[in-house]
Amino acid sequence: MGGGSVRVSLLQIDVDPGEAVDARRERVASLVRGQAGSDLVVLPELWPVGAFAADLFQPEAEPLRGPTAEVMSAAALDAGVWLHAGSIVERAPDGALYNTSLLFSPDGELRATYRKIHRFGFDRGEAVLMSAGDRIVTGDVQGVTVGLATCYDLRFPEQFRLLVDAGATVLLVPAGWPARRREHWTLLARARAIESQAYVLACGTAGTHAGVELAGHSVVVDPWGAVLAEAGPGEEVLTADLDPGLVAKTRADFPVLRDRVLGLPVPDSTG
Ligand SMILES: NC(=O)CCC(=O)C(=O)O
Repeated sequence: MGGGSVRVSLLQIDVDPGEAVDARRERVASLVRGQAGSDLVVLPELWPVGAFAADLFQPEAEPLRGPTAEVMSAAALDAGVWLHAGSIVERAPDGALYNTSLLFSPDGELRATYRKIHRFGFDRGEAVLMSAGDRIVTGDVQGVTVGLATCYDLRFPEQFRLLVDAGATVLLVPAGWPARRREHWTLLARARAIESQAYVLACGTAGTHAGVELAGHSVVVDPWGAVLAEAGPGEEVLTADLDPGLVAKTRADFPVLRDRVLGLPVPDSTG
């Protein structure tokens, strides 16, 4: 991925509660296999169960190298692509649940895992059923440093600053974002791209599950904040070509990251 243009495919999956989890895994694996020729394929957050299907989190939780990882590893190998397989409900060895995303290389190896740091739901759903990750994670995709974040993380710019500091030039954001906050989704994806001067690949789900209509509208945003490709509301494969040199060029031509002021003192609330 270090040389010429990089073809990315975002698979915006319709999470239909009428489809069994195993059947969806097989269906998504064939979609991934159909992306041979892409360099990097990205799936959404918690597509096996649905990001809002809290009732399924316990029963469908799986170990890191469980059924989803097995099927996705084989699909990445067959297609010969880098695969960000979205996220799964991970059951850790101590029994805790995490919203964990998985990055596979074209030889089917699990190269990076990221446990979602900011859990959504306030006092319900993921926020109470899952544990929080506590590590900033990047991966090396053939010489390109990708930064991993998941859905609600998009609202926390400080996490993206840390990813930029860790060298990320492409930010991968699988999501299950509701239709009623679709404007936030698109705006935040563009904001994170502009402030990070990095590509943002934001891949959401489609359909309705657990009474929540999902936004779809996955987007690929360039380091200037321009939307290169945007999906509609339904299941769709969204493809775009990235220029790996554009991040360095944008940062050199308009060097705002150089002007950051760090370590300012916080005012004393006692006045
Ligand atoms: N799955 C999520 O993290 C949903 C986030 C969301 O709905 C929001 O930030 O708004």
